Amino acid sequence: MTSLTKPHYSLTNETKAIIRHEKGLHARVAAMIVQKSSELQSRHQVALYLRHRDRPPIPATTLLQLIALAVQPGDALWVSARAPEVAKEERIPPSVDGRCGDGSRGEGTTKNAAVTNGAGASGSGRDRPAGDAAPADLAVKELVRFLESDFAVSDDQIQHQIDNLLQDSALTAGQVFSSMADGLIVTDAQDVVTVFNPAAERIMGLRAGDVLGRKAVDAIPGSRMHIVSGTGQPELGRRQVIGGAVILTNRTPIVDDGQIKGAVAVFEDISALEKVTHELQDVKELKERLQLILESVQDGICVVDREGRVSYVNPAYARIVNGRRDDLIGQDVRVISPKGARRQALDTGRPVLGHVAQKTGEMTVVADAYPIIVDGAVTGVVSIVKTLTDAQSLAEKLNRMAARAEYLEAELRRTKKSAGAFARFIGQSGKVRDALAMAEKAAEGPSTVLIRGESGTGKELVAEGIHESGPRAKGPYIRVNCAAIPETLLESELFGHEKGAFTGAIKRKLGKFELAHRGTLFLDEIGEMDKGMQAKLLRVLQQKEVSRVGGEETFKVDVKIIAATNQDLEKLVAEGRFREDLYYRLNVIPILLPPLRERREDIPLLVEHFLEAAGREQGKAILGLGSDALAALMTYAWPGNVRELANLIERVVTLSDGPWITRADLPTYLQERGGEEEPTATSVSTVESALPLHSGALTGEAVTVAKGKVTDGEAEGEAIHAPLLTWEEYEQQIITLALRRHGSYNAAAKALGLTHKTVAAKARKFGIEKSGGDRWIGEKEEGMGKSING
Ligand SMILES: Nc1ncnc2c1ncn2[C@@H]1O[C@H](COP(=O)(O)OP(=O)(O)OP(=O)(O)O)[C@@H](O)[C@H]1O
Repeated sequence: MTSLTKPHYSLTNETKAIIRHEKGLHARVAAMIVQKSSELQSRHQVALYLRHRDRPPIPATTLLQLIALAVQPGDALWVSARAPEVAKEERIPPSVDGRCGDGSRGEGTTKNAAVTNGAGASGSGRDRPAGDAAPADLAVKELVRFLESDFAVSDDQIQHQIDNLLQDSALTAGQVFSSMADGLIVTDAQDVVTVFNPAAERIMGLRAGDVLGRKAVDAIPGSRMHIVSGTGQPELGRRQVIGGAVILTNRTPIVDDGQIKGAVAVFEDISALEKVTHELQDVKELKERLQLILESVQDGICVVDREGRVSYVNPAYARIVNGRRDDLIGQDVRVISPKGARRQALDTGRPVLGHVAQKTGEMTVVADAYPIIVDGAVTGVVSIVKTLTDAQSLAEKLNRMAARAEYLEAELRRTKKSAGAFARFIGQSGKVRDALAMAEKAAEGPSTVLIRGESGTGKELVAEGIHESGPRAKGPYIRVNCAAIPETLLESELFGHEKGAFTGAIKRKLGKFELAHRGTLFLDEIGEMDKGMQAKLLRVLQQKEVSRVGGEETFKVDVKIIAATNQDLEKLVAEGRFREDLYYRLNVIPILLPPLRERREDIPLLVEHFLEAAGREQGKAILGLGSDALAALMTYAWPGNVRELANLIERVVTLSDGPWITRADLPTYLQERGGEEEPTATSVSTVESALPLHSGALTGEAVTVAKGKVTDGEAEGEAIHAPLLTWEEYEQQIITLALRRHGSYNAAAKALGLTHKTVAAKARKFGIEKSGGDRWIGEKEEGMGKSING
């Protein structure tokens, strides 16, 4: 570098010295130069410098730096000196080993210098007699001469000084190694460890005593010193994991006189750095994510620092207050909004919620301001701002929805009511009639009802009927399945909870009792409730008031309780699994729904009902069920009761291709039961061979027929005991069926073996007429349909 050959600092002209010593500047020679330079500096009151090649000049009294120059025989060293003024101002630089050119180790020569230079010798030449060389030049010249000498030491005293220098230097080096924060390992040409400093011990978890004197490759796990000293190639910035530590190492060969003398490794533990780097990365990602969220939310967000200056606003905030983000940031809320929510939160350290403020352009906003508290001190505020118009439009939307829900609820009640509250419960058997009569009575009063019956017998249907047909029909009907809700949640489900009542209770929740106020609460599967809850329920039933979990307030509730179970409650009471007092409290009006196998006569009605429903739902024109199929259904035990039957019919309708459901359409376990005869088009369509089991057989398109020829004794018995219609009723059904199937008086008459006139006369008599499309309707059909539904 050219700048180095012409240094910018004020030095005397450099003078070249060629090193002739056969070993160049090895340690002893370097020490002699330091000793000589010290003596010259002291004598001439100058600072001496040496430069090797294009490196910067170094003080001539620094032993380690001098050795590090690795000056070879024949190399040039450039010698220069700094003028005394400069030397005075900047002080003569001390040597690395703390030695200054003060002559402390060279009294004789110092004395000599005083004699040579005289008092106050000055490089400026101000007081020097004309013709005298400047002290700096003298010092340079003398040092050049010395550098070009053979460095023979004849003087014992000088030899002694050199030894001291070397000794001091070795001590200094040892001190430096020990106090280094980085690990240091030095090996010789045989890979034997010669230096292993305390930092290396700490980082590697090895003791110097166990490593020094041994081959590095054996003593240090993962050592590569032998490779570096073998190849002579440095390895710089290598990352290595040793034990749990991540280490960054520079390994360099030690080369002297072209020969590799070993290797040196300097390394640092960067585990903490890596950890911090990863954490920083995580924080960066988190920041990005939060930034994205903040930038995309619709609510305005404004952050204020501890001084009350706006430090961040999101785009929504800028939009809401109709300002530019750059203009808003830096504003002082104490000035622009001295009574605002942000200022209040900043001053008081408490959140300010629902603060309404007028912004520019007549915009009204609602703000929530939360103080940011760090270590008990308010360090800023976050405020969340919504326009009132947003809140208003939400409220309006809510009102509209509520009105709509109210309207739909009323409509639903009206439609349900018009069909009769228990109209959806199909069945005419004596047991069903008894149960429904009891249910109708139960609906009138406030008493608790307990509905019993196997699963799928329609308990919920009856509960709905009770609610809908009673005075509470306009109130809410709330169902709770006590078995489906974990015990731990049932209490808060029934009675509600306050915010923070337990972990996860992030907001207040109303309980089902409160929701059912002035209506009905249907507690399904009551037998599954655990005893702790039974006690709490009993208390509510007795006191008619509830309090939310975690709350102190109690509320009066006016709720009609309908409980249901398929369990043997008496047995549970006897076993101590159900509280007797609760049992009596619930069992005020008991209603027992019989299993389907105990009311088989209802099966055809139910089949017709479900066929019709499934056909309608699936858009299939299902005409009916073959007698053999029905026979199979009549003899089956129906462990799942009506639910099982409903599901079966739905499935069969889904899978069947034709308009008639035959035994072949049934699942195998049912095909093997009932009528033996495979149904044919004739067997199901020949009216004379079919025995309608109920008066509604022709009310829909679904015609349920069972052949008299039923092989299963039970089914046959059922068919025989089914209610008979009057002859006229049969006649009406036959004429209707024939007209529906054949479409005209002529064709129907032909099929029935009657005259056109007779069929037309009978149709007139029974009021059977074409109602639209090809459908024939008898005037008594509606009435007959009703009789099915009780
Ligand atoms: N008599 C019936 N008429 C019409 N549908 C019925 C009748 N009985 C039950 N169902 C129907 O059967 C299904 C089961 O009825 P529901 O849920 O009322 O029975 P459940 O006795 O309450 O049963 P679970 O004890 O399993 O809760 C429902 O789809 C219901 O509409």
